[in-house]
Amino acid sequence: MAGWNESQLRKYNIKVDKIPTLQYDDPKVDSLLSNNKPVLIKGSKLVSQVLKWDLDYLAEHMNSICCNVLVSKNHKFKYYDQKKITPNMTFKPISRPSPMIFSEFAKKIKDWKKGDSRLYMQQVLNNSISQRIVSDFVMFNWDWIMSKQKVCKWGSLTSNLLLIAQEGNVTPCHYDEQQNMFASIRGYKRFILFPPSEFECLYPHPVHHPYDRQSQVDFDNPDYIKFPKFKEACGYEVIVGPEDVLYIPMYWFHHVESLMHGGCTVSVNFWFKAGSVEKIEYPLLDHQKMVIMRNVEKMLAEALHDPNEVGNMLNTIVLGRYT
Ligand SMILES: CC1(C)c2ccccc2-c2ccc(C[C@@H](CC(=O)O)C(=O)C(=O)O)cc21
Ligand SMILES: [Zn+2]
Repeated sequence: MAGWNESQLRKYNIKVDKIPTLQYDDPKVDSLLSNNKPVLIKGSKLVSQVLKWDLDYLAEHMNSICCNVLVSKNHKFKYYDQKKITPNMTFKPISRPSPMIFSEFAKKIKDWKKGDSRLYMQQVLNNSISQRIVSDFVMFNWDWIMSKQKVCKWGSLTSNLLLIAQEGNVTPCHYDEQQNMFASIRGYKRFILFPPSEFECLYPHPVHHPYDRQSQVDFDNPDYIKFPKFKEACGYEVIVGPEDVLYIPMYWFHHVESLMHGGCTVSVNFWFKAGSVEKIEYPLLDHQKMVIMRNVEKMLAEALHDPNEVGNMLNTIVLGRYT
């Protein structure tokens, strides 16, 4: 009894494989985590003390807290870095931040009708939230998650984001530079993950673009002329349900959607810094090559004193010489 069905998934033309699903005490979990391989972990009880975190409960205890809410004209919430928007740039994001107090957010969700802008709350969980939420938060299974952090030699926990999405919301394909243990509290989310080796098929924006780390490909309407290799992209798909924990390795691309007609989803992610010392061995790992490419783009922008010059110089170096 899955609690969801295929009709709730958006239709994409992407080849996908499965992600292993293991019990939290299966020794294979630690070897997958330590090898930066995604795995869906069952039975960890990481967030089992907060399954009561539904919209009403959270509204009752977060009522007048001002929260980070994103508003989008369509179902996609493409993250962008404000700091990378330069004055002479015409950048028109589809989703934009619209801070509001929790009770307003909850009301807008309840009164939402087709055609209205969609909302997505992502709020850093810290002790500034209400006492009750903090007392719930401390009841996460911290022993377990910290034991994973240790066995994988991850860096420090940087943040927990509380995520409340409307049914059907999509976070388009992107990668993050941190290790991520993603816990679902309510509802079902579909993840399509791509390893760093699929970089050439996903065409991430330039590092200096506000959409840095996000794929340029619109999964709803891929431009196969501009992005021909997207046809060859091979992903991994998994549905994350209540109490499941999905490990998203750093630098792995992921597309995330809250299932349609499934009601709101409530999730919490645990972002950890990468391990401090990463011993360099050859051949290099694919995510290490992504770090090198990022550094080349950054160094060229620095040397040229203009990020818009980076593409021209890279073409000058490569066209007719390396291609
Ligand atoms: C799109 C959104 C709301 C956003 C807008 C502006 C700034 C940041 C973010 C941000 C960060 C994380 C997520 C959670 C998750 C995707 C998902 O669950 O939807 C994910 O990608 C991850 O856990 O790594 C979602 C968002
Ligand atoms: Zn992410």
